Amino acid sequence: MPGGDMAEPLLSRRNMESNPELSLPAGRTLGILGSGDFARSLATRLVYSGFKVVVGSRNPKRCAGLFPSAAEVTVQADAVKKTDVIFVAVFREHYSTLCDLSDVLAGKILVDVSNNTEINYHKESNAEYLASLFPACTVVKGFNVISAWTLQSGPRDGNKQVLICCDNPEARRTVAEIAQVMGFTPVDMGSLSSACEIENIPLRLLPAWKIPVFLALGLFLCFYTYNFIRQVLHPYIREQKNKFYKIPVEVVNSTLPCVAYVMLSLVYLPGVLAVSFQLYYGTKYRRFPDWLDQWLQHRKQIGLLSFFCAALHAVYSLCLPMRRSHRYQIINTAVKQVMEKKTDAWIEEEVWRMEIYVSFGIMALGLLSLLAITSLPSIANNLNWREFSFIQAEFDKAAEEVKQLKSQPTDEEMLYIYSHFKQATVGDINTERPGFLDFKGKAKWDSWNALKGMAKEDAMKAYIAKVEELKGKYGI
Ligand SMILES: NC(=O)C1=CN([C@@H]2O[C@H](COP(=O)(O)OP(=O)(O)OC[C@H]3O[C@@H](n4cnc5c(N)ncnc54)[C@H](OP(=O)(O)O)[C@@H]3O)[C@@H](O)[C@H]2O)C=CC1
Ligand SMILES: [Fe+3]
Repeated sequence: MPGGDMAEPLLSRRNMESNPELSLPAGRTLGILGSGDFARSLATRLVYSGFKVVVGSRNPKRCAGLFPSAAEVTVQADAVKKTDVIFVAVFREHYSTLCDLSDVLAGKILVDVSNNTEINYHKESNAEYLASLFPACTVVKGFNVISAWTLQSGPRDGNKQVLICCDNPEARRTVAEIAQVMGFTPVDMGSLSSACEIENIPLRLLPAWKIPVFLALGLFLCFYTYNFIRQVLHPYIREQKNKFYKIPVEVVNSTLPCVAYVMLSLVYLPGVLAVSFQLYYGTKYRRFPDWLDQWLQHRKQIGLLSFFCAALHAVYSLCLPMRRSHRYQIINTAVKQVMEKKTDAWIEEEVWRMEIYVSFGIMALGLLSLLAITSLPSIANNLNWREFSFIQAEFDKAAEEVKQLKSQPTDEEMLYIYSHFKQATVGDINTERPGFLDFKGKAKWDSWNALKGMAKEDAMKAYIAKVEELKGKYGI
């Protein structure tokens, strides 16, 4: 079939020309060991991305029906023979059962996708353990931060970053390319010694909420105790009045806004402290104290919890008139009024006070929901990555502007670009001042380096050179 034969190379040549980096893995055969949830989702995604997939199972007959028909399901040894890159979708505890395959695995790339159940549970990372079991293989850590669910539904709906590390740069690049073809964003994390850090990431996702939740609970407890003493205990001791019915609703309802207000102020306070800190030391290249750093990092969660408390307060307030106690109180007041022969209980001042109070309450909740909603996508995505891509976007803009620079820029143009440059903090990266490292942390530094290395290095160099030249020229 000459036509068919012609089509193949033409297609791949076109691929090569448009993006030489990506052409390599497409159509390549990849292996998966294991037939569990992760293996199935991975196989599906790989098939969709144009790879040939061969799955190695201890019992291929039993599980063949669970994989997409395009994937070949066979015994482990047979699968391993057919490919050079093998995903090990097996738990760490079962790695040793793969040792029989050592000979066939020799010289191949093993991708360790495993996670642990506890932070630093084992002395060495799973990937390093796998590498020690198979010294003749190249072990790459990756894909563990992606859940089987994300793999199945595609990178659209979830976290797009795939953190990759390996001692062999060539193997690291191969796996990064595979991730890229699958639609993920590979992040180069350097040597295999970073595997431990990568394996801890999925376990650390929730703890970002730990401090804010404890803070909210602590505040709630304090304010609840105060309100309980004020609204229940005090009237009981002083006037023998039984107000214990207030415990489940009213005391909670007056506690919630207190927590919400304090939490909201805690969102904005660290920003002010950070600025004061920078002003005091006269530089932004100084590390914030740990407590302030932690506080700054938890602002989003604190803000969302503040919104949660405010929303609960709104619901509680709406339900106040539904209660029997409220009905009895109204009836009692009416009866008292009748006894006193009063026909009109309308107090203009009270009416206005309540109208304004409710109106402000609604507006405050509206504003708070706006803040909460605008921060929502960063919960689904990875916050750090968003921060990073913000810098990235700023840099792209700046680089674009450099391209458009005329040979003789006006003072205004030059100053505008320079200020833009400063905002994007790209300068910190170039000059290797400690500020960027301290402020953004090691992981982000690494991912920045990786991306910079991949695509932007030349553009960045050109940009920095240009700005340096302009700064010299205009004496800034
Ligand atoms: N599920 C998820 O969302 C994620 C999982 N991971 C990681 O992927 C790996 C696999 O997870 P998952 O697919 O959920 O787990 P499963 O329990 O669903 O699958 C594990 C598979 O391991 C294979 N296996 C090979 N040798 C053994 C053995 N000696 N004893 C038992 N099973 C063996 C089995 O396949 P067979 O019987 O065909 O040989 C089994 O299907 C784990 O390391 C996990 O940490 C990482 C990120 C997310
Ligand atoms: Fe209120």
